[in-house]
Amino acid sequence: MTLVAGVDSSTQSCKIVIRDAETGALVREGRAAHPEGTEVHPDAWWTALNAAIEQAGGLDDVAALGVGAQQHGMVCLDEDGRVVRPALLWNDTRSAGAARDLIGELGGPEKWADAVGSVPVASFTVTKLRWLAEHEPDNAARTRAVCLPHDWLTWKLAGAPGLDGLRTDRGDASGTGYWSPATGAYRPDLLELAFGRVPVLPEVLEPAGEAGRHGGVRLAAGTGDNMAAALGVGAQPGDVVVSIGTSGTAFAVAETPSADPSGLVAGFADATGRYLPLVCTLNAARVLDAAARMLGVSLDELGELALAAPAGAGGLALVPYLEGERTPNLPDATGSLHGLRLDNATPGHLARAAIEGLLCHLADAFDALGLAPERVLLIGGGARSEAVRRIAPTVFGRPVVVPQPGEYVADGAARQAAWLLSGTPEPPVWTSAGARHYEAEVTPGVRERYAAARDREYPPAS
Ligand SMILES: Nc1ncnc2c1ncn2[C@@H]1O[C@H](COP(=O)(O)OP(=O)(O)O)[C@@H](O)[C@H]1O
Ligand SMILES: O=C(CO)[C@@H](O)[C@H](O)COP(=O)(O)O
Repeated sequence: MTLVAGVDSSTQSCKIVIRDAETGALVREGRAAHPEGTEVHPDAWWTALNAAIEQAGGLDDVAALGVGAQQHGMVCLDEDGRVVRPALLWNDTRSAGAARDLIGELGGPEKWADAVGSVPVASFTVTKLRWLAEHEPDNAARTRAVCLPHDWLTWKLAGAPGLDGLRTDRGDASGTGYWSPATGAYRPDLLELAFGRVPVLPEVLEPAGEAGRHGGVRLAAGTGDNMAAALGVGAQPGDVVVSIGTSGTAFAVAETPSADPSGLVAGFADATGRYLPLVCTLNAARVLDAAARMLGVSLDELGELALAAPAGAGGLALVPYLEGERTPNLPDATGSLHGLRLDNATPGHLARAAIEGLLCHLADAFDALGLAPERVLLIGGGARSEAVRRIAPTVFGRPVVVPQPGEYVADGAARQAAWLLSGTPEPPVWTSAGARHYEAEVTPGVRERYAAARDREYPPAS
């Protein structure tokens, strides 16, 4: 049996799966936690990756490995390949002002959408580089190369072979704000604009390209976590995927590049040579963590409380902007609870309002894609909750399919590794079993009450 490994180095943890390259059958797995915070030293990811690999029984019998990781994080390296400062992650909002400045300096959001398929917000690497140049000029001056979390981990696995050994892929490159999915090329002019000069950048590999070797293990190109998830669930044009991880994302595989000047939809590339229009929220699964903490219950108990409460939470509406928000672009926003009365002031109503509020927020993201699929594929840590799965169709207004529970990002990275081995034009097909289907009537008034609460706090820009 030939084995492949897939890594998901996401915001909260590192997971690895080891699978049969031919059938996709799971053989072993491991995981380790990442530190809290929106600024993390990449060494912590390396430590977690090695712990996860050890827990999964090592890589001695593995033929190829792919790394999927959180998108956008800014990893700066000096001329000797040392990390200059802790990485600023996708959910660090300190570069929101830099994003506004850069949009103005290029001549408006349309110019950015035309140039790179996306209008930058604080998440995008290009805005973090501007922040670094302005606020930490010494660190900026020491920076010789800039790469992303998956690029850096792949490079470390390859033995850190010098700055010109850095590799990335189309998917992750498309989240930098200085690589164009439409042309497949870097935009050095945008780096000049943001950073004042062009540092060394990773070479962008083809989807089934090889990034190097880790001993006898061939290293796949790797990709961003959302692109890996799309590959992991086998998303095809026509499918819409909603992921409830630390971030909330709604995305679809597309045959042509997109460019949304409103900035709601990021026009990313995917991991198969296609495109991945995507809407991303800062707030998702951690809304469940926060609600459980407020109620002093476990995540399972939160779900039980919510399912026992009336649909619509007796008019209670929670707007879940707990970490600020990215879509809509409100980096300084806070969350809020509306419609509180004596009769709905119960743990069950609050649990239900938290789940419905989170799902209404994701439904807004989903709507922004402008697609009308027959069903939604629901994935990510939050989709492990039976309550989330059962309430989702009552908010989304369409059936929800939860693929066989698994580590979809790591699975996609493993499938990419199998693709590297097969050398076929398309990734190998792995049959997955056991998807669960959820259907339910829409709960009247939930989205309307949520929208009223949301707009009362943060009126939409006219
Ligand atoms: N059984 C569960 N019920 C509800 N939420 C869960 C459950 N298991 C995990 N989660 C949620 O999953 C989140 C982590 O999701 P994950 O997709 O692994 O995040 P990331 O990939 O961003 O690190 C946690 O914040 C937690 O709230
Ligand atoms: O910024 C984005 C997408 O643009 C996020 O989706 C990150 O890629 C982090 O993902 P998770 O850790 O939440 O999976």
